[in-house]
Amino acid sequence: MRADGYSPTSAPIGREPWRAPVADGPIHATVTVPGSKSLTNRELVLASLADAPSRLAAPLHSDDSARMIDALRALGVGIELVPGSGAYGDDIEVTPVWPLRGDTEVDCGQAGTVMRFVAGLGGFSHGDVTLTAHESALHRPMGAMITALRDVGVDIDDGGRWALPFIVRGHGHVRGGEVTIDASASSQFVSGLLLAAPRFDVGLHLVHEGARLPSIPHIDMTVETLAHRGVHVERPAAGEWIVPAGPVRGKDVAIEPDLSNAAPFLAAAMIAGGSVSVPGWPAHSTQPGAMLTEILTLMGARAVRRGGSLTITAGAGIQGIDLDLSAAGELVPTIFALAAFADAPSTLHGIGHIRGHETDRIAALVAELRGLGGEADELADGIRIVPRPLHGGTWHAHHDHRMATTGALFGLAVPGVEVDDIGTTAKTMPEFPQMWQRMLAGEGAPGAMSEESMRAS
Ligand SMILES: O=C(O)C1=C[C@@H](OP(=O)(O)O)[C@@H](O)[C@H](O)C1
Ligand SMILES: C=C(OP(=O)(O)O)C(=O)O
Repeated sequence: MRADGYSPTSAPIGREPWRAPVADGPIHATVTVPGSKSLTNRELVLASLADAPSRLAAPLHSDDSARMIDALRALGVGIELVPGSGAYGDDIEVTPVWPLRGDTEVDCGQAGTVMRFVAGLGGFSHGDVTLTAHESALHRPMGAMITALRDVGVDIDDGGRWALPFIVRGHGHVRGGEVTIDASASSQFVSGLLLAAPRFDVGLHLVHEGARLPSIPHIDMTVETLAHRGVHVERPAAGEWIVPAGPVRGKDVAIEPDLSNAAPFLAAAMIAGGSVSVPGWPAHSTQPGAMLTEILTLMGARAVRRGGSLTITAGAGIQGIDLDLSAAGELVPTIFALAAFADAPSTLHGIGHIRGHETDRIAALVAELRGLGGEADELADGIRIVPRPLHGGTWHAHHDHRMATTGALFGLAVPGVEVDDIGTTAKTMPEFPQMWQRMLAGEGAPGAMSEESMRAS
């Protein structure tokens, strides 16, 4: 452990250079995407706080979900992988425990959901819970979350840093009550508090006061997953939530495919031509990726949902767009790539908070596009993109899975693009390089491939 308390227990993210394949013609493929990161990690947390065991069907298996599973196991929760029918590996059975175990260390890796959702749970344990993260994630905002957790009675020793790593000194319960938070930096502060709130002694009355509230669909997702387990969150006004203390029900749940991870595949059809279908596209979803049908249509594609699949078909060209993406910051890297191939300049705004994601995504996207000869400018809360002819070069992933998949999109139409580290996609989609190759080969869904054959391919 270093003098500041940081112990780098996460495996270093290795450099895995990858020559992005060029599309040699229109794509026609069906791509089955793995389970939603956001739903998997919420359901893991809620199942751990529940009054009975739960089973998660078709969950995500990636670095972010592995970090969550490890964190909850470290707190004493029983988590087993059991054979399931999902295309991407086992189901998960969760057996809750109460009180949670302390005197342990949790490595959040790069996962925002782990650092923001698990910090409060440490308060339910008897003993110290040390939260660390991968070196590349120590910059991620935690200050307002630490303040709010202290306000509801969680004892945190952060050495005055207002950031990871820190120690939660668990006393077996958390008081709860009224608290105001500025969640401008991340909606996950709100979600983390709401998820833990039913187990607070007196529940929670949370008010957001700040310049903006990003990623509102993700907060709606939190409220919906709580409701499904019998916890009804009142919303008296925008930016205000009341959670009663009470039981969280054990439930079997099916995890939706990750619609944000579907984004680069759907966008590929618009850049290379042709059409890409994603099966299992929900009719209703709180995932921000649900906005893709509208956004991609605005940019010139045809979107059809039939038989549970969404099909995106390229139009005559890609249209430039002026878009507020505050609700769907996760989609920015993909929409940025589309905008670079559009027929007119685009502006993406309302996204200042994505400077605090895996990397400063506004700065990284602008720098990498310029590296390929393109034109883009950083705005205070967004990006302006001016389409230009591009040339090959190294696309740096900046430790960021969505930067890596964006490099792959550029490579479809620009020969000689090399992504410096495709391994970063392991954060939410370890199968990405194989899935991309199969899409380009025009293959259908991976169907019932076993986890072993996915890994071997
Ligand atoms: O709650 C969640 O599952 C998430 C919320 C969003 O975070 P921010 O509000 O920090 O953007 C999103 O970007 C992240 O990928 C997942
Ligand atoms: C911002 C993201 O991740 P996290 O859940 O770590 O915040 C993301 O996946 O785009």
